[in-house]
Amino acid sequence: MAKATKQKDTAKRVVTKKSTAKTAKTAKTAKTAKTAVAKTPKTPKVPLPAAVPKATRAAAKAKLPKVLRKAEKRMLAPLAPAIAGAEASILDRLWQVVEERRQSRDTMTSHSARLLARGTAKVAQKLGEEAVECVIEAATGNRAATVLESADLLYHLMVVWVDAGIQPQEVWGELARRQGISGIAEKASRPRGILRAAGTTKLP
Ligand SMILES: N=c1c2ncn([C@@H]3O[C@H](COP(=O)(O)OP(=O)(O)OP(=O)(O)O)[C@@H](O)[C@H]3O)c2ncn1[C@@H]1O[C@H](COP(=O)(O)O)[C@@H](O)[C@H]1O
Repeated sequence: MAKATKQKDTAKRVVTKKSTAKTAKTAKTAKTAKTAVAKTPKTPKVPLPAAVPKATRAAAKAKLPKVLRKAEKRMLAPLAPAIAGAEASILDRLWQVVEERRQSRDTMTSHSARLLARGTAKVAQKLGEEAVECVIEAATGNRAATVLESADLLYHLMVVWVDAGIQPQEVWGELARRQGISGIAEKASRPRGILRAAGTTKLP
């Protein structure tokens, strides 16, 4: 009987020792994870222009109240980054769908077909409207609404391309051609009058 109690006692001690080791391991892992989070490089701070008044500088440096920091974190969080198929090639697929809607001419069920049926001027006007809405949200710092308006803008850009018979590959090709060329150097190298020759009304 005494032997059994001793055995039970030893087993209990082994379990306690094991669980202590486990707890220590967990604590160590948590500590390592905490260190890893702490080691994540911070976003470099952009210096404020010299013209910014003293009071504004102080306000920028001051620590925000917790409730505001929480709200800011929520605003800065990506809207829905983890949706399957949410990558740049979605534009190719969207263009394809809009092109199919153009061919179907089904104005009863398709918004794209309906918009395309209203003609080039309306299609272009809608792109302009969506661009302005996106600009307003971006300028007022409304991050979530800027994401939504950006999606509207890209959709209406696809409708413009379909209406104009432009394949996404043509635009991707132009972007690829520009890669590595500084915008400032490119503008400086433009021959005078090229905009007029290209038939654009955009001011140089
Ligand atoms: N991404 C979009 C998308 N974004 C916005 N919209 C529509 O665009 C319209 C914009 O509304 P507005 O009030 O600004 O414009 P409007 O109704 O034309 O009004 P007016 O300017 O004429 O007054 C809304 O009806 C939105 O639903 C879109 N419609 C379609 N798509 C995509 O296109 C695919 C094909 O859609 P359908 O052509 O409708 O089958 C869909 O599966 C989506 O993937």
